Amino acid sequence: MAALTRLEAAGKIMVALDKPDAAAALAVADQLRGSGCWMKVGMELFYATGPSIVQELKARGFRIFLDLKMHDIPNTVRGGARSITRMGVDLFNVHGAGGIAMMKAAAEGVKDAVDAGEAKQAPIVIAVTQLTSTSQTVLNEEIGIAGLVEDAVVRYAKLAREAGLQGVVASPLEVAAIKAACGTDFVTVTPGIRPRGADAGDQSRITTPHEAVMGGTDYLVIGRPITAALNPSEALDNILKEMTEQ
Ligand SMILES: O=c1ccn([C@@H]2O[C@H](COP(=O)(O)O)[C@@H](O)[C@H]2O)c(=O)[nH]1
Repeated sequence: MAALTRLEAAGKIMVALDKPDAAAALAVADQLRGSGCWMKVGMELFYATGPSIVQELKARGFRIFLDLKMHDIPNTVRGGARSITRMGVDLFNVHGAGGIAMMKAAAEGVKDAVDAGEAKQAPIVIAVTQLTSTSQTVLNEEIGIAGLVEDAVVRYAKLAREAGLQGVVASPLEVAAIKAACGTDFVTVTPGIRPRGADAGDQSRITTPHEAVMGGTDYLVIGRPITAALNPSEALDNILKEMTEQ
């Protein structure tokens, strides 16, 4: 595999802005402005600010992954997807555990918004598989799902593809199996990234940025290793170095 350029590597990073309010989030975003990376808005930030944070980040030139992991009956998810599409995000997710009808409803909600002229672009829609904080032991002994984590993840990925979604959230450890089952164009968005020597924290299925790139992931979701660093811009630089080395 040819080495990534710095710009290509930056375009693969989605910075998880898990902050309690807009001021804290924008303080980090402003330090990363112009880098080419995406911003991921999750529950903590979105529930505090509402859609205005999406507009603030878009105005700064970032592409946005809205990570709200919708999981509800199909009719509710369809309406939610339509509202999210109106916000102009680039990518959002639903939970794969909602099944094919729910995931199809998300795709229909996007189409509703685009057909009604409420949005200029159709965002990419992906499904969450098994959270990267879930270990093999927790899956088997606590949640009560038998078999390998990788098999459960691939099963969700196949359901998502059947429902017409464009990809999944999974650990970088499962990317090869997902691509083998669903095709190389099926998008993989992977949290569970820890630079060399960083604390895993509550994540279980992790790799370094270099390993994730070598494993063929499309996007690396990285939060605390950047956002909790004293200098987020320097932390991003170090990660880009890891990603671009052969
Ligand atoms: O399976 C999943 C799905 C989503 N996430 C989210 O990614 C980031 C990871 O942040 P770190 O600080 O790098 O651990 C966070 O926003 C999660 O909500 C995930 O980790 N795993």
